[in-house]
Amino acid sequence: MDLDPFYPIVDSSNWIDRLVPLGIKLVQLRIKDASEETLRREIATSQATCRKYGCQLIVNDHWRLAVDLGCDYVHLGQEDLADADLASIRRAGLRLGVSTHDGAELDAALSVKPDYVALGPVFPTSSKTLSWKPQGLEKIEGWKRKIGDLPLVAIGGITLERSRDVLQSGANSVAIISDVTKNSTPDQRTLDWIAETQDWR
Ligand SMILES: Cc1ncc(COP(=O)(O)OP(=O)(O)O)c(N)n1
Ligand SMILES: Cc1ncsc1CCOP(=O)(O)O
Ligand SMILES: [Mg+2]
Repeated sequence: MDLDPFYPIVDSSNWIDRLVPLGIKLVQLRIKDASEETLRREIATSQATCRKYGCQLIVNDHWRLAVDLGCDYVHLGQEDLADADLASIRRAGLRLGVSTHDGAELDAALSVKPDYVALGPVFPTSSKTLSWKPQGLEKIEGWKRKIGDLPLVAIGGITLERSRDVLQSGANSVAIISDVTKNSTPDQRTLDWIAETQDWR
């Protein structure tokens, strides 16, 4: 299944309830530092909303809960991958997206047969502290040449105004946090993103 070209990442089911009805078809729930009880409730609520609106939900990090709650997609970074039980993830029928930053990480990601590979940060970002320098648009082109038909997600510092360049460089989907959630009008910004990425849908 193809990934939608617009891939917003949010940190609560409240955001999902607010933005998904606007027409988002792919969203990541990325919650850090919450109790298991809260996580369980947040994932289940997000799942219900996404099902209702035909939106693909991807759960960041919390693969055990994703398995338990019958989710169908998780995103794992390289450290998450090292701790994860891939056999149980696959047994549960979960699809898997994996973060990459350099060639060694890309090899590690490809070895687990992911459903997409993410590359970042494309541009400077203030949403996550990273030791990696911005990768630039050329790296997207190179990654796409290496992975062929496997979907490529670009992330990090991407704005609506930069989205066309990112997609034209070979990304299949653009993952963003702050360009929507820190915008003064997140709902309108979401609608603008959906319109701007229409040619890639
Ligand atoms: C689409 C996408 N790409 C990269 C990440 C980052 O994952 P990770 O490196 O595990 O860092 P955290 O997001 O868990 O802090 C992502 N979440 N989504
Ligand atoms: C989670 C993550 N992983 C790499 S960059 C990033 C943050 C992206 O956020 P923003 O779109 O605000 O730069
Ligand atoms: Mg992670």
